[in-house]
Amino acid sequence: MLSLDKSGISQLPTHTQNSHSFLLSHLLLHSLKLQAPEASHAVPTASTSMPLVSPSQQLLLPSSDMPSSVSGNPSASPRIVCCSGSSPSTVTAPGFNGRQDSERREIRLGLPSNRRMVDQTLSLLKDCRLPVERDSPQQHVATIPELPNLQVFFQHSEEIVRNLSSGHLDIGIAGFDTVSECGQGNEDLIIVHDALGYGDCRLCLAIPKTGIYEKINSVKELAQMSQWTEVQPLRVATGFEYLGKKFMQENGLKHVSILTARGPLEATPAIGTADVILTLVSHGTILWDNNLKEIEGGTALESQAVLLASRTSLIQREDVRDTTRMILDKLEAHLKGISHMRVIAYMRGTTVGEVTRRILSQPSLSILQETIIRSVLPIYDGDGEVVTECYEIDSYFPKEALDSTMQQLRAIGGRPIVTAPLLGIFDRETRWQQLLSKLGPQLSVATAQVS
Ligand SMILES: Nc1ncnc2c1ncn2[C@@H]1O[C@H](COP(=O)(O)OP(=O)(O)OP(=O)(O)O)[C@@H](O)[C@H]1O
Ligand SMILES: O=P(O)(O)OC[C@H]1O[C@H](OP(=O)(O)OP(=O)(O)O)[C@H](O)[C@@H]1O
Repeated sequence: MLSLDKSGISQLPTHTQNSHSFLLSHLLLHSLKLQAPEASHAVPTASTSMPLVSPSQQLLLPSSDMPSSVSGNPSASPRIVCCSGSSPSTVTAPGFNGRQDSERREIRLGLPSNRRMVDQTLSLLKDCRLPVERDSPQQHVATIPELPNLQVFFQHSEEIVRNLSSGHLDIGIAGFDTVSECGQGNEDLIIVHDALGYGDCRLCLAIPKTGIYEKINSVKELAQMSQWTEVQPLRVATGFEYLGKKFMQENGLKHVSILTARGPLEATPAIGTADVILTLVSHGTILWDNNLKEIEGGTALESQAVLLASRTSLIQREDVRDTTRMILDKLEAHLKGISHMRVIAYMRGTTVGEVTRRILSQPSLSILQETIIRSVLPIYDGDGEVVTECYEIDSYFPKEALDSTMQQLRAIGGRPIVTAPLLGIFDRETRWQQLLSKLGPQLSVATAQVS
């Protein structure tokens, strides 16, 4: 935000201040900080607040926001459908009162061992200065030296969701797809960060390209086909029984038989064991190569890796709260850092207000965040009189806006313009605050009992 008070540069993040003053110490004659939210001078910034669960992920909102089960009858005790094996087994999670290891002292973090997730999970934590240490990739128990009281367990995503629900893990990472499928109905599972930036895929319905499906291009058209009857339902092969049923129901597909299956499903229509499949896709090439196509309205869920925690652990254990907060803070700082770029632009001007107005005149520059404008160098005429000043604009912006930002800074006289990558942006702890307010009443009761 921008304003015209002269209170120094204390609001810049520390690391930014240090590198900045080092870089420009020989130029700094006087500086003006622009930060108070004075409406007429404020450069609008992109919102930094994110919902705890993104709109596309409303499905999994914990507690009272939880949707009813497919049958429309949420059971009193949380139930988790475990989607392993050809027919899913159903277990009842112990839930809030059924924890089996309440005497445990260490904090447990579950990391996905899935082939597609493990490497990116480890690199993300390393980039956040939370490297996982283990003697070999085969070791399933590890540590993070920065978090001394924490034990890491490598497990399959489904196990992580299940163990968080039962209290055997406190914190975890898993794909949102697995959380939605295996954690449905469990109020003890909380999504702490809903977009860790990897493991992107979508759960989508794919149908054969040819035969009776040749002219079918949408779920609506599929639902209207006369072939599907009570006696001969549409057979859907999927590893996602709960989400599959829910999706079919929501899309008016009445005569459906969900066939739970594991592994590559693409061959099932060709073999004849299923008519269509509901599967995870990222590129779509495997579908295409197997004579299958996606159809309009066929995406049941968008997914990526998410950070999870056990509600019970967060409520009952201060050390779990502290560690979750630290992990969340580092993740948010890193993810925001890598998606933004720092910019320092220099331009001539007469006053901070005049430079501010020039910036405000450019619509694309509204994405500049936490902007500071200061005079760094007076420019003299031949008589030694100050005729104008050089101003420095120090800010950051989303990387994808690089071209428009450079164009518009140039258009208002910015030169040179220096850009630099950011390792982290430690901003307001919005997600943490949202999490605390979700835990709110239960947390107050628990902390009051302890004291
Ligand atoms: N194209 C994709 N297909 C399947 N899963 C994907 C895809 N892209 C990302 N993912 C994420 O990866 C997770 C599955 O990973 P992976 O396929 O390695 O598991 P797996 O086959 O069950 O395990 P493994 O192969 O290690 O036994 C999914 O739950 C999802 O969150
Ligand atoms: O979008 P694409 O890149 O084309 O990939 C999609 C395929 O990837 C997954 O299988 P995977 O290769 O992980 O094997 P698996 O099902 O045995 O885990 C998924 O089940 C699809 O078959």
